[in-house]
Amino acid sequence: MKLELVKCHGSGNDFFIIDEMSNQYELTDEKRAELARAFCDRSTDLGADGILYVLHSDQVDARMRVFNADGSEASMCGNGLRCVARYVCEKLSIEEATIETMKANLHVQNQPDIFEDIPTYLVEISPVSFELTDLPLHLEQESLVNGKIPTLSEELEFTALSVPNPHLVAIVEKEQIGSNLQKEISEYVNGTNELFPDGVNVSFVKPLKKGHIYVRTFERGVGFTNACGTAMSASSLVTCLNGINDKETPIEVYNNGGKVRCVVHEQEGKQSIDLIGNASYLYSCTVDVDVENPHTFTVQDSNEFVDEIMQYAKLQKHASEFLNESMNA
Ligand SMILES: N[C@@H](CCC[C@H](N)C(=O)O)C(=O)O
Repeated sequence: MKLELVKCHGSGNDFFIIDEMSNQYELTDEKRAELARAFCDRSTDLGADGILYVLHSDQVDARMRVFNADGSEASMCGNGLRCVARYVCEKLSIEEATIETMKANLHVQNQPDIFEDIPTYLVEISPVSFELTDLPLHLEQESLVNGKIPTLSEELEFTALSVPNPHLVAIVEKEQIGSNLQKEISEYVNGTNELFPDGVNVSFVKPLKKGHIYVRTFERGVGFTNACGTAMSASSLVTCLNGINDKETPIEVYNNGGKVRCVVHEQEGKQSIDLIGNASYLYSCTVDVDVENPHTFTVQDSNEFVDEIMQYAKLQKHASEFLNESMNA
């Protein structure tokens, strides 16, 4: 069978979009998971952090399903939703839309460019919960805000929250960013363990200056990625809870793939986050794949988005210069 792919990224967190809204591919969930494992494999001609399936929605403009590189399905993906937002808005010639995701219908909107000539979208990150049963995290308490988990670390304080995919966030010093600690903790909580039976996305956050943070994330189902949109949103919220940043005020979030902007909202005790950043295309192609054995495929008619790639490199340079200066200040 032939599948049309668009390779896209949000802050270097890269995905394939497969449009099941306009094409009758008739994929089963088993096939979607197998395609994710096959196409995301970086030792092939493709390679990515996940696949974003765009489907018809009975309720709103479109539906997004996210499959991680290991074939597991995630309830949400912030960087991916920005790419799907662009794809759907351009396809329907609209400026804003509502996208159905596993746990919520979310508002998305085209925005002024975050950096010169960078297609930019705002996506709603919601619902937020601090209840441990929502992650799940098995501890004898209802929530964990700046609390210790001695099995993981004697020193670090963690906050656990779902947005609605599960996140474990620690505010750390510069030395801890570069250490092996995050890898060890992340591999433990994403292996067979009694704390997080479904695994968790693990973020280390380094405040840079007021309104500016750096976030590095080990993603469930993937490993370290350049950036994770839901993690940057969850981390921004955690810095507001700690008085490091302010709600209703933009927070510039630097990552290994660039930067985004987050605005934390709270209304009637309920939090949500606006995640604003690039929705960039890298190339489109056709993949001829044997669906019975998806690891056998050939990539055809590949077309690069050369101007977008060049423009994004400028944003990346700007972000990494700022990050280097701030880390060494
Ligand atoms: N990179 C994504 C999150 C993708 C899902 C995550 N790995 C999970 O399993 O929860 C983002 O930008 O939010």
